[in-house]
Amino acid sequence: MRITIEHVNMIYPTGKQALHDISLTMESPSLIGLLGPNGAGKSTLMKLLVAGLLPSSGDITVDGEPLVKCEQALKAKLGCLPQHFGLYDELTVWQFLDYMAALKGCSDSRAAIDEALAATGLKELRKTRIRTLSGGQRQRVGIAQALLGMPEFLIFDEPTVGLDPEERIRFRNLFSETAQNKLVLLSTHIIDDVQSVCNRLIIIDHGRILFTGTPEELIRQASGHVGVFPCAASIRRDSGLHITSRINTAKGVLCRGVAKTLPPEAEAAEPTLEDAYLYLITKEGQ
Ligand SMILES: Nc1ncnc2c1ncn2[C@@H]1O[C@H](COP(=O)(O)OP(=O)(O)OP(=O)(O)O)[C@@H](O)[C@H]1O
Repeated sequence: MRITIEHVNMIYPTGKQALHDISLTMESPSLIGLLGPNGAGKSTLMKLLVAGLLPSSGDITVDGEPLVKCEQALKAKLGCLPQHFGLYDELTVWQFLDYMAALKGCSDSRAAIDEALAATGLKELRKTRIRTLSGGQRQRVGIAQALLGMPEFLIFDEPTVGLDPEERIRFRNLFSETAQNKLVLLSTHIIDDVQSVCNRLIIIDHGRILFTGTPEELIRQASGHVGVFPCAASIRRDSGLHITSRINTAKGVLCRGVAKTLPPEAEAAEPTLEDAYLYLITKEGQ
């Protein structure tokens, strides 16, 4: 599957321009991390991709065909976990998935539900009413319904919200396995979720693409802009320095920070993906 977005603008009826001239290509198999601060335009972009919104201008094509013409065909191949996902509280997990499988038109709903329950570790909770589930368990049900029928194109908006660290690791592995032969788009604020599993990152801010490439390429861009220095170091006002952590050492408190120009006292440090993301976002914000 290949999705092409060309010069897409999205202006809401309020006049708010949420996306500015976005052009991108996404192709399976891949696991793409979509990152950006609050209000960057991530959900808007995902709504456009599932034809939940129409762009104000620009084109979106799926395997060369305009999305508006193949919307139904795309929906048959799509699994989606939106950010605000409503569950039917009075149904059991199984009943809910059965209902969702019917809406999706799964040909063998029993097998599809069993597979989704197994992938999300929900087998034991299949007879439990949704209203009695914890936040993390509800989120797993949301992920399970997206996986029903193992669609070719999966979109997850903040899928690990409410999951504990162990579950997050489990889902990271699940997304990575799922993406072996599919197109998976994962929107998140949690850098750890994309670290090591996503083969491509798309970073947007204020509705504009700031970066597309591999995590390694992003880290490379921050090389020489991450350092450790005494917290009292002389800091140039125009350096755009952002402190990422403070470390208590025998020599006093040291700061780790990212900046276009590091303080002269700074010792260069190896950037992490989080440093590189922060550097990109803050550099562009200046
Ligand atoms: N229905 C709407 N009408 C008007 N403006 C909207 C609407 N939905 C979103 N916006 C605005 O468009 C911009 C992008 O919003 P969007 O929800 O796409 O961002 P996001 O990156 O998903 O944010 P978050 O990470 O906080 O969910 C924001 O300024 C938001 O206020």
